Amino acid sequence: MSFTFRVDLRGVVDLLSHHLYATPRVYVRELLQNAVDAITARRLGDPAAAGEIRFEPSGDGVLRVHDSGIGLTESQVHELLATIGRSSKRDDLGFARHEFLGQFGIGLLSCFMVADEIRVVTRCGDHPTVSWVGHSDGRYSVELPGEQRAAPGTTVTLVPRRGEEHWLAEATVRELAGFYGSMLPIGVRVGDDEVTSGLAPWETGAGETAQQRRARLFSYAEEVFGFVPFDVVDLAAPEGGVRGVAFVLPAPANPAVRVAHRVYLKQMLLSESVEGLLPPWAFFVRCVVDTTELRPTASREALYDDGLLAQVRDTLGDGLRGWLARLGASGPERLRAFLAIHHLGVKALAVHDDEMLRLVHQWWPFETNVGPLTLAEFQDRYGVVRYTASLDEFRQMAPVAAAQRIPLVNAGYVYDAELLSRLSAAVDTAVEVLSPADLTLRLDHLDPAEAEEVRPFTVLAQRILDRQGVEVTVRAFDPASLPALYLLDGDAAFQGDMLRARESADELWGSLLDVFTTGAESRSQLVFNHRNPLARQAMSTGDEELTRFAVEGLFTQALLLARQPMTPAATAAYNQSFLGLLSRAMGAPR
Ligand SMILES: Nc1ncnc2c1ncn2[C@@H]1O[C@H](COP(=O)(O)OP(=O)(O)OP(=O)(O)O)[C@@H](O)[C@H]1O
Repeated sequence: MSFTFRVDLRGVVDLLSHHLYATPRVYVRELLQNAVDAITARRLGDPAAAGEIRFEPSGDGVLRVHDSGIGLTESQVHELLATIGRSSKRDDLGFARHEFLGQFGIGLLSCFMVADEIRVVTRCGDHPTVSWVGHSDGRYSVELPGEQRAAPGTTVTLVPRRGEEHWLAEATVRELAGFYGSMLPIGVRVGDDEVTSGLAPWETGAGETAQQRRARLFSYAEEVFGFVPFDVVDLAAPEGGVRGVAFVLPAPANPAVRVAHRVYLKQMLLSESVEGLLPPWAFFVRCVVDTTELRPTASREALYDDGLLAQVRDTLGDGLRGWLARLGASGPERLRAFLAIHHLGVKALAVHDDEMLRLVHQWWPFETNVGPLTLAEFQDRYGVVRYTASLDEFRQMAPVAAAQRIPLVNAGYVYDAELLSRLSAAVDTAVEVLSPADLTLRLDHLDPAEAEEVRPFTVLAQRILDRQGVEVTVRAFDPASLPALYLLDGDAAFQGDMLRARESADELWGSLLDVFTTGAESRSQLVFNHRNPLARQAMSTGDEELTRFAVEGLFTQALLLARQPMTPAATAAYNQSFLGLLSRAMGAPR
């Protein structure tokens, strides 16, 4: 046995009218859309038919909307107005018909956000005029009034809901009709005033020069989005019937915040906050576009995320990429200014895109230990692009590497290491990572006699620092003013974090962490500098206690210079060393 769902109309009307839409403002959009569709339908049979839409607010708070559209017959009124979800704008197979804005058969219900009662008086051709009255509780009535409408078309009358009268007031209706309908190809009036302005922002007015158009678009961005753009980019994606412009933001945008765009559907404003129109990396622009092919969701706050939208996204992304490439070709100053604002977006793009990577290579100044340089400049001067993959490593190694005449790029900022690691795929260049271990290899070894001489010190220092998890070595390197160098490589840092977390974890969590800890094979290093007089003195005190204080003191100082956190063990070593040295310096109490 099969049954059909039973529906409580009050619930459905309430759901569709109040909960689907973000704001009551959209009732004007839905009325406009129905009027436009009705005129479009009429013109399908009579291309010369006049197209007029007029909002008529009245003193008693009631709003009337007249259109010269196709109207409805009595049976259509029963079928379409009185059936939720039934629309004349779908074909026999249920597909949205291309020429219409509507498709779901629910838009009129949005009027119940502001009205208790909706009246429709309509005439289709020479059929008798029909009157339909619908209430928000789901009741409706249909009559054939004696009085005929003077011409085919429809008048929708909204009787305000208590407390919502302001939505139907003349000033509000004028603002909303202009907001949603100013670009419609059909004249819209509120009272006697025309609210359609005709020219879409991306179009070119008759006799308008490129410069005038640019100035007009700049004013548009300022008025609509509240900023003077860095530049304007024309956009087109024919597969989605998309035309429009992108305004490049004049200030950095947060890449984590999804950018919302102003989207028109067949020249009627759908929403100001449509997301997903552009690829996520394009967070440096805001767009205003019109589409004839993309489909809106029922609430019309978003575009239906289907294959076509994905294709459009790619095409629009290509357009922006092309603009960036042209910017580089036309003038380095402009591109530098753009990168100074939006380098994060461009770098995000360059992670997957060789052309953008070449742009970064050519124009973006990286921090290096020989001053700020673009990768292209760095490559010209030093051949190999040698870099550190983390900020910490750069800070630790930059001065020492500079003293060894090893120019070094800091690739520790967001995306940089990824970009450097695939740089040679896009540009003909040699690229190398410089790890702390590599750097130690480049520091001079002591000659055999010196090495023999410092061996007792190395053994003692290693014993003292074992509990700190560091490996002790002695090398001779510049700058000679640096007594000891603390080098932490990425894996050692990770293992260190794991061990610290393991110490404070409970049984279960601790055993999970054990999976990641690999034991002590990867340790950080403390390299004593044989060229530094103080370090050399520490190596030959002949006083075990004093050596201990010196080793612990130099270790903690190197740790701080490398901007590493002080562990409890390091803090204890620091205290011991400082207090011990103080007490030695002041002599035994008398
Ligand atoms: N002004 C009008 N003139 C002629 N027919 C109309 C008018 N307004 C509504 N209709 C008819 O009523 C039907 C339902 O309208 P409604 O606005 O609820 O949905 P829709 O426009 O079909 O789709 P959507 O929910 O996407 O807006 C329409 O399909 C149309 O046939």
